[in-house]
Amino acid sequence: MAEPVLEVSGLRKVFGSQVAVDDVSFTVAAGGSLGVVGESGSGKTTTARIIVGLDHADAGTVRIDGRDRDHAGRKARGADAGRGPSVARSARSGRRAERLARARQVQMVFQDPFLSLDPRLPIGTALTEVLRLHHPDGDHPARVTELLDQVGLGTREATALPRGLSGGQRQRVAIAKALAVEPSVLVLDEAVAALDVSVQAQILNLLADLRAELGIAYVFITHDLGVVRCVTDEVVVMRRGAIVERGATDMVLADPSHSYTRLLLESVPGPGWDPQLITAARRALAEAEAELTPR
Ligand SMILES: Nc1ncnc2c1ncn2[C@@H]1O[C@H](COP(=O)(O)OP(=O)(O)OP(=O)(O)O)[C@@H](O)[C@H]1O
Repeated sequence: MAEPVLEVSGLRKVFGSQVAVDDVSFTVAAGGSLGVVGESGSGKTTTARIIVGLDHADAGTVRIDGRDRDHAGRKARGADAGRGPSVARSARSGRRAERLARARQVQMVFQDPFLSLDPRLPIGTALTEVLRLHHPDGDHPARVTELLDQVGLGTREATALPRGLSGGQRQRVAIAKALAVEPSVLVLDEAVAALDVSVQAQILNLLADLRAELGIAYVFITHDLGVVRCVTDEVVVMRRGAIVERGATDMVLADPSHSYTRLLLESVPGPGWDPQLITAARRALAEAEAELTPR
């Protein structure tokens, strides 16, 4: 078994009276792929945001490449409190270095690629900016060509603005931007949910190829067990902030032990399903879920 590249332990996050994440722990092996599934509101995105540092946990730890994700930041902030301006300046540059170091550990791809793309920047320029920030000494034009090639894009796309690309192409660019940083872990939050089914399949194939080629580890946040089946080795199922089931993806999907996972599985559309049936199945799932919930 490969060393874990990501170790999430005892994460907890509360918003007001809502426990969004409740004692969540899992590991992802180097080059591994973990699916985090659950219906809307089960705490998936909050878990992802804590892993990438967009949110802080109330309790628990995230270790990437054996390093505690929050430790350096907390230590710097605590030690610098109430000191003079030069210490504050050096603390700021320390925090910047820390942010860059974190970015090189983990990157995130969102459902809506517009969030990570500047509408005014041609794609090639956007990629060059990332390279200048994270890898200032490299051969940037060659690397931009290589990155575009890795995600199945070419010179036409390099000069295009984000609005000149299709949804699938924009998501390829978002993936290229994340890869440009060369992170150990890529967190993908509903990264194919907004795409047509055929484009979804292309992006999932691309992600599978990139993992094999680069050895990057994935955390796939999704409500869609079909996606999990395609691109993950292991899966955790979240419900109401907590993990209710975990295991090898094929085992969990073939023989789920928790009633909630069985409900999720029943809502996965198969061949020949039409959108109305899918909507009806989702409604039935919500009703069944409400029945499972203790009053
Ligand atoms: N910033 C916030 N302020 C208040 N409550 C929040 C905030 N973020 C999340 N929550 C609540 O925490 C719970 C978990 O939300 P989260 O977005 O993590 O779930 P999710 O499984 O990712 O759902 P979805 O698939 O709809 O994004 C929900 O009840 C949500 O309303």
